[in-house]
Amino acid sequence: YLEFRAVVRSIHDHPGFRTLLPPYGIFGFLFKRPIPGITRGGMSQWRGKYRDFEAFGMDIISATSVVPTARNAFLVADPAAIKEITSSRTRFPKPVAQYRVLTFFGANIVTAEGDEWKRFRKITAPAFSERNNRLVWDETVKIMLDLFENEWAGKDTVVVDHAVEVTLPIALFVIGVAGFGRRMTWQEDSKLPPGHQLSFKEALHYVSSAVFVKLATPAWLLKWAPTERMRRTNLAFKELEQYMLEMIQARRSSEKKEERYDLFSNLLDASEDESDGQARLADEELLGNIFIFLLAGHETTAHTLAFTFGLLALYPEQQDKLYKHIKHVIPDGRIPAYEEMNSLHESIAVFYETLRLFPPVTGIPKVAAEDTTLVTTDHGGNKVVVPVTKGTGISLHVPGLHYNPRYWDDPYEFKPERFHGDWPRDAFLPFSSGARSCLGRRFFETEGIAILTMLVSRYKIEVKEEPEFAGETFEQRKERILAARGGLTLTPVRTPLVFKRRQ
Ligand code: HEM
Repeated sequence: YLEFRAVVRSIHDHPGFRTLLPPYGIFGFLFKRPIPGITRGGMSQWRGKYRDFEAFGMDIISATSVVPTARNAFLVADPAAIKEITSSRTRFPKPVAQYRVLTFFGANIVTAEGDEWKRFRKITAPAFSERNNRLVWDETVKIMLDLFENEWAGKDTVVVDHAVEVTLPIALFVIGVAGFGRRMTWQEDSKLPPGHQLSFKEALHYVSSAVFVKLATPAWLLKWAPTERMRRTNLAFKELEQYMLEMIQARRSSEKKEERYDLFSNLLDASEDESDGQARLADEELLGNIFIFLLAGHETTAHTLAFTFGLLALYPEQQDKLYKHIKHVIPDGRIPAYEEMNSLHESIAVFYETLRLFPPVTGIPKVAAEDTTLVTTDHGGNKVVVPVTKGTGISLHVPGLHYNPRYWDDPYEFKPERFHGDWPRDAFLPFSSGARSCLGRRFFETEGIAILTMLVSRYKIEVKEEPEFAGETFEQRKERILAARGGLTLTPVRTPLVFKRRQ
């Protein structure tokens, strides 16, 4: 108790939560709902959105917990403070220990800090080039045509129980080919390559949904695998590693050394560049970075697309507006060209509004590397200086920022038009910002616009009607279709949709 009082005093009793348990790790898993004084509950940032800041009267609040040791953290939804934090990487680095869950295959750009991160960023950033964007566009168009002409051939109506059934393979095929030169098609992917028990798609998907099982289970227990879940987890990790090693092997032994613009080529070149007697990327780092590109490159994208389709189905007038705009830019129904991407600004507005409402990464962690202060104003307009001691955790509270009514009118409403003209850029953080911001932002925007343009110009998206939900109100329907849960990134629970071919 004395320790707890001391840490609260060290932040001058800054307004905020005081709980026995922190809301993350095993505690977030065990306690999903808040219990006053005990826990804020798992996914608290997503559930609370801006409401917690409203309740405590300012946009930086504290969260002090007692177990396992008394410690403070700050939740930040103030754009100016966020800008200060994200632009001072040495003062507010990443707390790397929290990223252990992503290091199974080796250190990588997302989990590293300091000089190691600089080296990874220097090697990987040039891969996200204009040439790579063009490749992303062209390959995405091909994947969508393959979907329409083969998988959905002859069907005027396609019904899916969950939008992710469609968006996950699309996102995976795009990262497969534009990231790793590995072309997959809807048909081929159902055949297993020799020596494998899972398809590449299954292995990657299963690994991304089971990283927490892997983290929480000792290696010997996973190997022994007394439950089906453990058996599959163990198998998926082994299979994915085998797939990645095969990809490296195939590219290294390939006779044809052609000029390639996929992300993998850069990583591979870096692992082979021994001009100074030392490879810039060690083999384990190569695997670690391949894994993180595969993961970062498909999960966020697949989930964002699913929420986008759900929103467009719920708001047919917005879908109509988007359709008309696409038809205006590409009137003759031909395949859109990469050069036209910037004219498709209605599509980007739809994505940004989806990302504002459903940010895949709801909390971006940082840590104070020194004793310092942050400044905010309370809701009465008074300046508040927040003392931040060395080692204090900081969470950039993305839903708090995205639903902050000071910057967004009607924050709960789906209004893509708010992204036309001037909009509050500092109050929009789905890709983080500063030196550690998302390297794949343009990659995502390119594939996303190509997918949305191709799909909406040919199909109308509707909510699947199910008899058990016949009497629900619009609000209930919206809550059901857009329900989200935790995971590595914010995950749609079930988005049942119908795609109807336009005449
Ligand atoms: C909707 C799509 C996406 C969203 C919302 C998103 C969001 C983010 C966020 C919030 C971060 C910072 C994470 C942190 O600080 O821990 C990040 C980092 C990163 N993202 Fe993305 N991402 C998306 C798509 C992609 C794609 C498609 C790729 C690759 C093809 C990618 C590659 C990366 C990489 C490599 C980093 C680490 C950058 C660094 O630390 O230097 N992301 N992303």
